[in-house]
Amino acid sequence: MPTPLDTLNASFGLPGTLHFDEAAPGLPVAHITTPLASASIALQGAQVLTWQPTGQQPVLWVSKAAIFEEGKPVRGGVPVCWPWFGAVPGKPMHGFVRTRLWQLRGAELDAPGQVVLRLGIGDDVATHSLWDHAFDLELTVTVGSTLTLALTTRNTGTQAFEITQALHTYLCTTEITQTTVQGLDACHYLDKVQDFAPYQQSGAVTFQSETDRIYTDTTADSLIVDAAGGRNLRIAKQGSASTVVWNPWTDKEKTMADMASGEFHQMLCVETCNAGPDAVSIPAGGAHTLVAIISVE
Ligand SMILES: O=P(O)(O)OC[C@H]1O[C@@H](O)[C@H](O)[C@@H](O)[C@@H]1O
Repeated sequence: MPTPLDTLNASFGLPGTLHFDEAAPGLPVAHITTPLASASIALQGAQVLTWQPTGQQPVLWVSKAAIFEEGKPVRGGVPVCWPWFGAVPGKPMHGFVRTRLWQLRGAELDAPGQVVLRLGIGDDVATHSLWDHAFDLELTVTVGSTLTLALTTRNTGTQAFEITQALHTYLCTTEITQTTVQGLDACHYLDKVQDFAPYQQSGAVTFQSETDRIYTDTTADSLIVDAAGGRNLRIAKQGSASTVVWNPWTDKEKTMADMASGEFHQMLCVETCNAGPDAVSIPAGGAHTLVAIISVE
């Protein structure tokens, strides 16, 4: 009797390039190795966990204390927050798809040598109890010398619905106090550390304390300048009107069981979003695609 893992390997494995194992029982992970890059992607949450272009240090950050358990969010990589971003009273933080098992719909090696995975999830009784809409959600992950995530929301119901969402990207940095984010100068933001007070950015974003901001009405690339590491990361985006920048700093880090002490120094999140006032309305039968393209410069 083949296990679900045997079936994944038999149906989608690409010898020498793509195989599946489990991070914990019931948590399958796709492992990709090509001449261009290596990566791993958990089927729970369709969560890209790691991506490392050949010749580079890892780009995505995962906590040493991350918890790999069915139904629990994983602290790192790129969680998909959907159909809401942030807190909704009485409902799971950041929506419900990051803790559910997605289906692998396709895996192929394209002409330039990138691996393209398609993962999907649809509505069922459990999702209707949290959010009463019919939908199909598909994430296409293209792993090469750049990493591209494209999240397509299809409204398969008969009435329009509204979503907020994020490709909640955790990035490695060498030292947060020497890291800046360019591309958000003059943008308006809501400061979650100050109860969503509105501000306007002046110059690059710098980090000296807990930082949790929703930059609204911005389609610009973000350039993460890791001065201590001597490299820049670029996140370009499409279908996204907001960018969230987050670092928990000392006190908040202490409240999180799945972050090890002092790890906030080596990470930050720059999230490709439609959040806060940038909610997206999708008519019955309509679709919307949110894209993040991550590269090292
Ligand atoms: O701990 P979670 O649910 O993964 O959320 C992490 C952070 O995610 C960020 O996107 C939010 O802006 C923060 O407020 C939040 O703390």
